[in-house]
This record gives sequence, C-alpha cells and structure tokens, in this order.
Amino acid sequence: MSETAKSPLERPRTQPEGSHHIDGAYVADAGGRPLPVIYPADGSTIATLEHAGPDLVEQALAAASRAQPAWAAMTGTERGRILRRAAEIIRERNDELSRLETMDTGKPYQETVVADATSGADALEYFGGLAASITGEHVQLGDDFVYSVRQPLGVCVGIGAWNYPMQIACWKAAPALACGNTMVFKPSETTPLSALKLAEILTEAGLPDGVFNVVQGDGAVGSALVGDPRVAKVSLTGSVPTGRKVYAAAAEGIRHVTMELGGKSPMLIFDDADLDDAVGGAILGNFYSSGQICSNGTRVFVQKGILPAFLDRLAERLGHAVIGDPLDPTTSFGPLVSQAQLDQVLGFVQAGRDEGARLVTGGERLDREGFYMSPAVFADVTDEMTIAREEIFGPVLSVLSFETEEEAIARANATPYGLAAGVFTRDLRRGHRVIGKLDAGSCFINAYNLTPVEAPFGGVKLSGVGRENSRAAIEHYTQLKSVYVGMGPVEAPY
Ligand SMILES: NC(=O)c1ccc[n+]([C@@H]2O[C@H](COP(=O)([O-])OP(=O)(O)OC[C@H]3O[C@@H](n4cnc5c(N)ncnc54)[C@H](O)[C@@H]3O)[C@@H](O)[C@H]2O)c1
Ligand SMILES: O=CCc1c[nH]cn1
Repeated sequence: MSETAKSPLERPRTQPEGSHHIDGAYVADAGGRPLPVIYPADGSTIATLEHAGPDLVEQALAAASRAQPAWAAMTGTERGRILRRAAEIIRERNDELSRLETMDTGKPYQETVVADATSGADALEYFGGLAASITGEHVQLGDDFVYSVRQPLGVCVGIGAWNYPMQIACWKAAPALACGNTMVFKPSETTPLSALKLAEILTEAGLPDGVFNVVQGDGAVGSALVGDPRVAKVSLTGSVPTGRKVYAAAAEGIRHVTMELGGKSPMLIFDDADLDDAVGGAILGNFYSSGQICSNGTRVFVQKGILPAFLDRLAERLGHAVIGDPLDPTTSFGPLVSQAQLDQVLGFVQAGRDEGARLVTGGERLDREGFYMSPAVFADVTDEMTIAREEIFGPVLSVLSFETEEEAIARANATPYGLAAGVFTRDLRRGHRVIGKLDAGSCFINAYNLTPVEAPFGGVKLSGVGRENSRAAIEHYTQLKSVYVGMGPVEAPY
C-alpha cells in the first residue's frame, strides 16, 4: 500500500446556511442541541449544525402535509420535469457535491465523483421519466368494469444511514415525489450535509415549497417523525437493530415501510472463475468506501483449487491501494467515517485473531491523524467465527474455503441476513443455478456491487422489506384504489 503526496482538491464550503431545510428555505433551531460534523480524514470539525427540537419536527411535518394535495394534483409530466431538472443541476455541480460528500463521509473523491451524487441524479432522472406513466388498469367484466387508480400514500418519512448520504436521500425522495407524495427526510447525524444540498437543488429546480424537507438529528428525532399520525410511510436505511425499532413503531400506525438494512453477504468463487475478475469483485465487494457498504460480500467462499492463487493475487493487488487524503484524486482508500466506527472494526479484527483466523494482510490502525486503518484480509475463517457471522461494516474480508457447490450454497445461506450474493464462475449454467439457490435480494454473477437505478435493490430475511430503485419502487410509494362501475340495473334479493 502506498501513500499519496499530491496536492488535494479545494475544500468546498461545509457550513450550511441553516441546519434544516423546510418549506423551501434553510431554517435554524437556535435552541437545538449542537451537532458537530467531523472530517474523518483529520478529525476536525467542518460544520456545526443542531438537532431539531419538537417545534422544528412539527414545522417540517406540517409543511409536508400542507404541500401534499397540490403536489399530487399536478400531472406526472409536471412532477417529472422538476425531478429531471434537479438531476441536471446535480450533474452540473457534481464536482462540488462530490467534494462535499468526501468531506462529510471521508470516502475518496475518486469514488464520490462517480458513485454518489451521480447515482442520486440517475434516480431523479429515472423516476422523473416514469412519473407520467404511473397508472392503474382497466378490467372489463361484461358491460360492467373495474378500474384501478395508483394513488400516492401521502407524507413519507425517509431516514438515512451515513455511508451514501446523497444517494440514499435521492433513492428515497425520487420515487416518493414522482408518485405525488411529499417527504420529510432525516439524514444520519454523522453525515448531515448533502441532503441539505439536495433540498436546495430541488427548490431551485422548481419544487413547490414543503414537498421535500430535511430535518437533522439523531434517533430521537427519527423516532418523533416515525410516530407522527400524519405519516403514511417510513423508508429506513440503517442497521437491523434500528430497523426492528422503526418497523415496530411504524406498525403502531399500520404505516407502509421500506426497510433497507444490514447484511453479511456471501461471494462464491469457483475454481473455474477468471482469477482477476474474482479478485476484482472481492475488492469492490469489501474495500470500496473503506468497506462501509451494506451489500458487501464479506464472506468470500473460495473453492480449494483456486484458493492459493486467489490469496496471492488479492494481497498483491491490495498492495496497490493508495491510502491517503480522500480529497486527493489519486487516493483509492480513505478513512472510516468516525472514531467509533474505527474502534468497532478494529475490535472485530482482534476477535478474528483471537478466534484463530489467519491475518494475511492489513488490519492495522495507521499512524496518522484521522480514522484510518489498512484493509484486512483473513484466511482460514470458519463459519462459527465472529467475523464470519456479524456485520462488520468496515474493510475486513474473510476467506472461507469450500469443496462442493452444494456445500457452498448451504453455508452461504446459513445466516439470518439476505441482502446480496455473488458468484464467480466461467460456467454460466452453474452461475444461474447457484444464484437461484442463494437467499438474497440483490445478486450478481461475475460482477459485484453494481447498483444501477434500473435494478431493484433490497434484501430478504433480516436484511429488509421492500425494494428501492426500478419500477418496483413505484409500488412501494403508491396504493391502489379500485372502482367497480355497474352499467346495468342493480339486482337485490328483496
Ligand atoms: N440495505 C441498505 O440499502 C443499506 C444501505 C446503507 C447502510 N445500510 C446499513 O446501515 C447500517 C450503518 O448505518 P448507521 O450506522 O447509520 O445505521 P443506524 O441504524 O445506526 O442509523 C440509521 C438511521 O436511523 C436513525 N435512527 C436510529 N434510531 C432510530 C429510531 N429509534 N427511530 C428512528 N430513526 C432512528 C439514525 O439516526 C440514522 O439516521 C449498517 O447496518 C448497514 O448495513 C443498509
Ligand atoms: O450501502 C448500500 C447501498 C449501496 C450499495 N452500493 C451502492 N450503494
């Protein structure tokens, strides 16, 4: 692994005009608890916001409720035009938005410039394009007929995790708004900045006031939003423990939910796989965003025949990772998001060592300011070890070996999670056969962690409920009204 010495890109302005964005404008909550925003690359405070108090939560929900009927009454074409305009503005400002995302999350600019704001723009463009074609259906029943209308749900609450702040805000807002809903979005308290930019850009694109609102704060603020009787739907991206709480609170009001939760996904590499493709997939599925990706394939099952070559090539390629200032465009591996996350991940590395896994490379706290560690690869991992069972959410790859296809499938499925799964093989019949038997929502054959807006994204088992992206998301932000129309006399028994 090497360190960079190039000059970093210019730092963007990080202190927003106000902490929250309600009814089309920045708002401050003078009495709110301070919310410092930390730059993971050096631990400095780059902005100070405040958690929303009850008055601000009320203001945001009232704005979203007020705005919803008129927004829903606009045609899909009109709504879609605004979303697509917002996508254009995001693309025009991608460089600045990417630098902001890098400062908020610590992810290398090399990544944010291609995978964060641009992914958000894709969602706004895609759902903006679909908005005009959201329809029900007509069923003829003799002379009578039934028609259905796909209606918005009302006020939706979106709650985000810290790993893809802009992407998560857009993946929730774009389908919600396209369908005629309004939204109050609460970003993660760890990365609160880019959702405010999204609100600002949507307003600039012509979004009516109150349709998309951002309030800041921790779980208590999220909880206040989820429990409000005006809320029709909650979409959470977060951990399974938070998902349990939010799902239960939403159930009190029989609210719709989308739950995008954690995972411990398997990647199966067969002897006949292209070695470099498989190693590339393992790198993308474990070390991109310093390993802080929900769908990561952190249990890498490698068939015995290819195992030595796989480990050698993986260690060799990791040696080319450029660890450094995430604002330096040549940096390919940045810090973790926070000191707490770093401590947690290093705790898992220690558990791996204590339980007898072999540390092939990395796993060390780096001697520099910021929350850096080197990417870790463990070999000789067994299914019972903590690092093979628990979601680590950091750069720790576990290699487990296997002999037969049936064995690998059974072991891959022996987890309460079911977010993603991958298979690497040159035998496409085997690729489809194996992927068909893996319990996961988002699957890959000879690829990993690609999440185009056209593909449904989401998990099974504890990893979640519902899907983001694709046409499937339209169903999760609408409800059907059916209307039976009688064309003849009404016959009654008496
Ligand atoms: N499936 C996916 O699409 C996806 C994507 C990214 C991250 N994740 C998961 O997110 C986790 C990491 O993110 P995190 O640490 O921010 O997760 P987290 O569960 O700690 O927090 C997620 C969000 O929920 C809020 N929250 C916490 N308690 C709440 C409550 N009681 N009511 C309402 N809101 C509450 C937090 O403030 C935050 O905004 C990992 O488990 C990861 O796998 C899943
Ligand atoms: O972190 C989860 C969602 C995701 C996966 N890849 C890009 N975004």
